[in-house]
Amino acid sequence: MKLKVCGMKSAANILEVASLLPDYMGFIFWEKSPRFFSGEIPQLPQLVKKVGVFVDASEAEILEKTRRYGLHAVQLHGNESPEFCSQIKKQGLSVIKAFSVDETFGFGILDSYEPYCAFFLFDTKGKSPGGNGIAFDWELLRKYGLKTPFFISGGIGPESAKALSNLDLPIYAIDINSRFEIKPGLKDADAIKRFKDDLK
Ligand SMILES: O=C(O)c1ccccc1N[C@@H]1O[C@H](COP(=O)(O)O)[C@@H](O)[C@H]1O
Repeated sequence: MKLKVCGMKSAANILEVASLLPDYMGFIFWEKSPRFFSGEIPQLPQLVKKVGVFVDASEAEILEKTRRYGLHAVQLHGNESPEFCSQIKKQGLSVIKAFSVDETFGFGILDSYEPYCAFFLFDTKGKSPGGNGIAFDWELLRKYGLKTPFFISGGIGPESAKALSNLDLPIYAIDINSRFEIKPGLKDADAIKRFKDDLK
């Protein structure tokens, strides 16, 4: 399973976490987040892909941030439509479309997104569009029947590695964020290292 560490902020912490070689590192470009990123991203190891996280941002903003930061993929974490995802894909970008899941989530909505998304990401439905720190019932993902690979996120913590490894679901990647923080945006590299080792 691949690993994404999201919500990075300071250069020193970015480099510390990048040295663990997560597959993806996420930078949040939503101003209301305590993890809002506005600095410079230091040079990362080539194996670590940079993901920009956006919430109902304009196409122009997504393109500007993609070019400025050399993003490898964009995670659309708001109410972006399939048409919007299509526009972003046409610009040559890899789209990770996030969906907020609870027991009422209708997986049928994904059909219209599938042609335009490289990945889906399933997060917990909560007060904020993301970063709520609460897990959803992963058993709900048994209703997922499409081919697009997916990330699982939402309240994944240090204790979740064993359960996720034993889950008989085709998870492409695990996305960790607020449950691995010393304070918003500052990640606990030791806890991430232990989690990464436990996932194997
Ligand atoms: O972390 C945030 O502040 C955030 C804000 C707006 C959109 C997405 C955000 N983070 C993403 O939320 C999920 C779940 O995070 P958590 O583990 O529950 O803290 C994760 O994919 C982050 O990329």
